[in-house]
Amino acid sequence: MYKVLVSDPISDMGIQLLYDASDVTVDKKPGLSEDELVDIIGEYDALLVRSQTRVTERIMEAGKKLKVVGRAGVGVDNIDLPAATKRGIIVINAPDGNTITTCEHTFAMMMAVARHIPQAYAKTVNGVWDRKSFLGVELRNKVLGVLGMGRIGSEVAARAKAFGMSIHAYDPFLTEERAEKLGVKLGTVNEIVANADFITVHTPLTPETRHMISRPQFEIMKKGMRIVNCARGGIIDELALMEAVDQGIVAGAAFDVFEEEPPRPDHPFLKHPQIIVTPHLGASTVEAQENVAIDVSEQVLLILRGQAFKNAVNMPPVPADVLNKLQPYFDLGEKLGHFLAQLTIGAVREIHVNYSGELADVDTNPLTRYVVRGVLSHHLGGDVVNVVNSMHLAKERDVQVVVSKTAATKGFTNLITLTLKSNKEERLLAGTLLNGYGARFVQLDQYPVDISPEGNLLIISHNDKPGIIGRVGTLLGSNEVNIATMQVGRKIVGGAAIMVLTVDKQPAKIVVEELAKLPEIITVKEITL
Ligand SMILES: NC(=O)C1=CN([C@@H]2O[C@H](COP(=O)(O)OP(=O)(O)OC[C@H]3O[C@@H](n4cnc5c(N)ncnc54)[C@H](O)[C@@H]3O)[C@@H](O)[C@H]2O)C=CC1
Ligand SMILES: O=C(O)CCC(=O)C(=O)O
Repeated sequence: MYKVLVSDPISDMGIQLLYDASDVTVDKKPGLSEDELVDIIGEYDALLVRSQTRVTERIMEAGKKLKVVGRAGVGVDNIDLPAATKRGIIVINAPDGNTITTCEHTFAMMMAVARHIPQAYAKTVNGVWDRKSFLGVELRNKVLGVLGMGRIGSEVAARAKAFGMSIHAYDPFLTEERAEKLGVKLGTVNEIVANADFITVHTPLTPETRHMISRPQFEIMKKGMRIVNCARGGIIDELALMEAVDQGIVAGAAFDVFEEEPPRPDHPFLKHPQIIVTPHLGASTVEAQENVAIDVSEQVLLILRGQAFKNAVNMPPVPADVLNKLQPYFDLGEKLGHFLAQLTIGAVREIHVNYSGELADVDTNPLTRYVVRGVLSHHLGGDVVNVVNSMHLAKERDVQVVVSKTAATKGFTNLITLTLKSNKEERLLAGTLLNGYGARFVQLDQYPVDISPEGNLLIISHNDKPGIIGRVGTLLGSNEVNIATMQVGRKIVGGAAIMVLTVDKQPAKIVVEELAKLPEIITVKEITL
């Protein structure tokens, strides 16, 4: 039974999927302190948060069973990603579910700041009928500067066009062609801030975007411009903004997010008549909260059940078409690694993976993570190594991972060839997916084989001499070990040979030792997949 802790207010409708799952129990405990979370997190397999819970290294350290942290929303700046990656904890978010909602909030803020709606409301409900103080401006024919043209920025730009605004935009990934398609004018940050009547920011908070709008930018702005931040506190320098408002450069500002949340009661924004604020409400609609909770619950379930998932933040994203092509190979890749690591003597120093046939043209990085996971999990443990941290753990241990691709497939439509180089030896194992038959290992070192990669296997290297098969069969049989399949491979008659047995149960250690003592047998290795 998997245990999921929900530590922020997350839509019940959205996490219904988790309540309904027979292999999951859900505890809702919003508002816990870091210490309280550290005390209880040890019993949970998954943690679901919004933006309030700060998922710190201490919490992850205490979360010995924690496999996944799910963020019901976009920004993961409340989660210590390097700490998660180091521990193999998958961090996922729900990037699509709140896009429209946050875009609409941005628009609401832009219109509210253009027409002084909160200030006018406050006076009116207090009995003051003041029609002089609140002269607004139209959006039509104004220049809107959009910094960050991802999901939300692009939606804001589309709506602003309908309002008759002209959009000037900057995003490091925005090409001339896409800008043209979206009907926006591409510019640098400084060009945009110098020309805009309104500016809205929609980037993540990164070292590069922190204070991307600060004193130098305010100094070149048009007098009387208006500015909106519904992305992350700190993208706009709050102190520099206050100065710009007081100097009359900024006529109005609308902030949903703050450098420190919640802001202190004496934060200057909270009292300023030209600044309107909301308490990080960008994503707060029924629809968005349901969407993100559903998205994140679906992914958490897949991860807990060991199935393929998307939206991992601490792994490179995999496009759906690539994922569809690779997914069938994940198990084969991991088993190749797990098998060969068990067979290889000594400390593995290099992992070489060659992809050929239909795999040669695909981005195989996600698959390599599975192969490396298979190799490392033999020594480090399957619960320690996962596809999030496998490459990180290999690097940390100075294990080199080398990937190559070739067209030649030795007659198979696809082939993964894994070579492990240790300080003692070099071993090779190749596997394929056979249409209709599933995964097969087809080459072990220099020997062609046909091994179904599952169960208990005995790999016996021996000299190709008459009577060996009989002696092995007799010894195993007399010890109640039933042989399910047996294969023998050799390169030349009378030379070195290999025998691969699938047995119904693991033989006792003593039986393996007896096998190794039989004449002409060189080594016996047990492998479990
Ligand atoms: N107020 C709220 O409740 C919410 C806030 N957000 C925040 O809104 C922001 C945008 O979210 P999405 O559009 O979903 O993310 P996104 O990832 O789709 O878009 C972000 C864009 O920013 C661009 N970018 C990165 N560095 C930049 C730079 N130096 N200059 C210009 N552009 C840069 C990226 O290339 C990307 O296209 C995020 O910070 C997110 O956390 C999102 C949802 C709700
Ligand atoms: O969960 C929330 O309400 C905050 C949403 C947010 O800031 C995000 O998704 O990045």
